[in-house]
Amino acid sequence: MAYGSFVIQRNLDFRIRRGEIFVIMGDSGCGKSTLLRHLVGLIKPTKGRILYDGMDFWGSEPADRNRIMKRIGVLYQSGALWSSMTLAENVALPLQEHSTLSAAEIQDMVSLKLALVGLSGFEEFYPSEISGGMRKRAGLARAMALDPEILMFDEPSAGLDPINAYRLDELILEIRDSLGTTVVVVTHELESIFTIADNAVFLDGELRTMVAQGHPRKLLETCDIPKVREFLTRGRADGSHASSRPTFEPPGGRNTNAPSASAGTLSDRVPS
Ligand SMILES: Nc1ncnc2c1ncn2[C@@H]1O[C@H](COP(=O)(O)OP(=O)(O)OP(=O)(O)O)[C@@H](O)[C@H]1O
Repeated sequence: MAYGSFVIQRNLDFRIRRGEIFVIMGDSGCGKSTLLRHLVGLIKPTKGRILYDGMDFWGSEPADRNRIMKRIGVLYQSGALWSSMTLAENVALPLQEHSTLSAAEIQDMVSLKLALVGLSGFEEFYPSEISGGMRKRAGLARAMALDPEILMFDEPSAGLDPINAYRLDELILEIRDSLGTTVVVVTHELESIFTIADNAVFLDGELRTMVAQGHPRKLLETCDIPKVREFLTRGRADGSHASSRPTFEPPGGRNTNAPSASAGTLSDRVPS
């Protein structure tokens, strides 16, 4: 991956499995967001290939590339909602542009997606009238409008307080468990990484390549690369990771790939 002659990362080789939560981690400026932009199909890699279900993205016809891109929903750091539109109008936009649904069907879909993220009743609110955490969830509802098979998040908890960051992580887990969505997350938030990741890669900004891959807890136990250890322990000598999160865990723990038995609807689980 490069911007002109400025190489960001090279020799990246990893696989994201269907239905897993895959985290891209690394030091600041190492190229996490750049990698995400490549995975979304916005930037062409200078070398190598990106395969979706074995299909070479950049080796495909533009129509096939479009089809792949429609399977991907993205939530950017800012939530990127249109401030002049209500939440309902924001969520409706991708449906109006990329689906053949009628106005009534779009309205139903909008209500459904907002309910999924715990925002029923907020359809007519403007982004400026709701909290940062709710804006993130509204952005997520919009990213999910076209029922993506893959959801990508760039620093989802940026700007959120620990409680709202925790709720967003819970929501990401619920979406994966209930809908089977594959999730790719760029984050350097340790709590989030240990809460949601099934698999992760660590990009080194100095070596400009991927230096570790695996479940973060496994990496914590076994990886002896100083930079990765320092990142995962925040430099704590006892090798534990710092915890600033509320410690409540759902019965049975988290991160099973099985659908959550007590799930109900997503909105049941998400405080509004
Ligand atoms: N459009 C661009 N053109 C040129 N260089 C860019 C562009 N976008 C990012 N960069 C540079 O590429 C490098 C990687 O940036 P990127 O945003 O991908 O890193 P990151 O790991 O996501 O950083 P952070 O953790 O700080 O968000 C940085 O040096 C950045 O300045």
